[in-house]
Amino acid sequence: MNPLITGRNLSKSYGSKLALNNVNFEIEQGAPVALVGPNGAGKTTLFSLLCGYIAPSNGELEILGYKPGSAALFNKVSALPQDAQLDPRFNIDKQLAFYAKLQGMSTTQSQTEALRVLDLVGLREIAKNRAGDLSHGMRKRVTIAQALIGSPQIVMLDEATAGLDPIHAREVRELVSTLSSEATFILSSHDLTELERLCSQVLHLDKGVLSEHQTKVNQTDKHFYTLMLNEMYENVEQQLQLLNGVSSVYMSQHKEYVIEYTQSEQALDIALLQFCHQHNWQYRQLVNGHTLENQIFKQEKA
Ligand SMILES: Nc1ncnc2c1ncn2[C@@H]1O[C@H](COP(=O)(O)OP(=O)(O)OP(=O)(O)O)[C@@H](O)[C@H]1O
Repeated sequence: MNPLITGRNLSKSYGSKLALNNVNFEIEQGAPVALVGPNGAGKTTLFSLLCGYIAPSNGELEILGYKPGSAALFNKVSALPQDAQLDPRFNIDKQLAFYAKLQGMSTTQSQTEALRVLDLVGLREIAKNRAGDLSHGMRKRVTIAQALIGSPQIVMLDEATAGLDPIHAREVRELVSTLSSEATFILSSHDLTELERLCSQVLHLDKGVLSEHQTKVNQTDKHFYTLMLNEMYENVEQQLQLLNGVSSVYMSQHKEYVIEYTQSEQALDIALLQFCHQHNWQYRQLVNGHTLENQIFKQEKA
């Protein structure tokens, strides 16, 4: 299958500032894709290039075989900027129908479309509410509904959970996961751990340089566990080394240990949890494989 999006030797400079440096990537149709990186990494620049708002200084970018911004992509790609706002004075269904009309739908089609996308985000019952009367989380879901008008193949959400409390942020992530059969989502975020479970492909930008990671590969990496403890305990590394099948242990960050083991050891996860229990270690999480954060960190240090 052809990739949905291809970037080849893509660079973008603003004057003497190189914001994207020879970036190469492919995005396939399917599970959501994460675009992550610290402040100033180049996420907005890549996002803006994908939307066709700005042109690359060098290299090529193709979406469904076309240049971003091409008329052929109209209704196929949608983007939700981080600061997308609804007009607080108007009913939700009217606003969504208005955007559907802008996409060329008739009055009747646009009204039906407004209700369809509200259904998708589980908010049909608030169709007649004014945006100003909704919670922040609900407004975010309505803006995601807006991005789904016209059934685009690709939906780009910039910092979709920024400013939301953890419960609403989780609701948005679950929503994106549920809607993954409708469109391929590209989500940008500062927070790697937030998108790690949701996305199978992670594009990690730092200082304009891209590294790509497949989280599915990470999940099937059977040679490592990452154990996150609630507190610092004494001699954790030395003690974990004593377990059958463990070949090495290192502390990847504060209270977090990466445990390498021989593949023949089948039930090490159970043994690890029993070991924590016996030693009275409170654990927060046991991850099968390296966390993505550790993968990226290790690669950057290498
Ligand atoms: N219009 C511009 N003119 C000059 N420099 C710019 C412009 N836009 C971005 N930059 C610079 O390019 C680099 C990448 O910026 P960009 O906004 O793409 O990063 P980002 O990852 O989106 O950051 P943030 O998470 O803070 O939004 C930064 O060093 C930024 O200062």
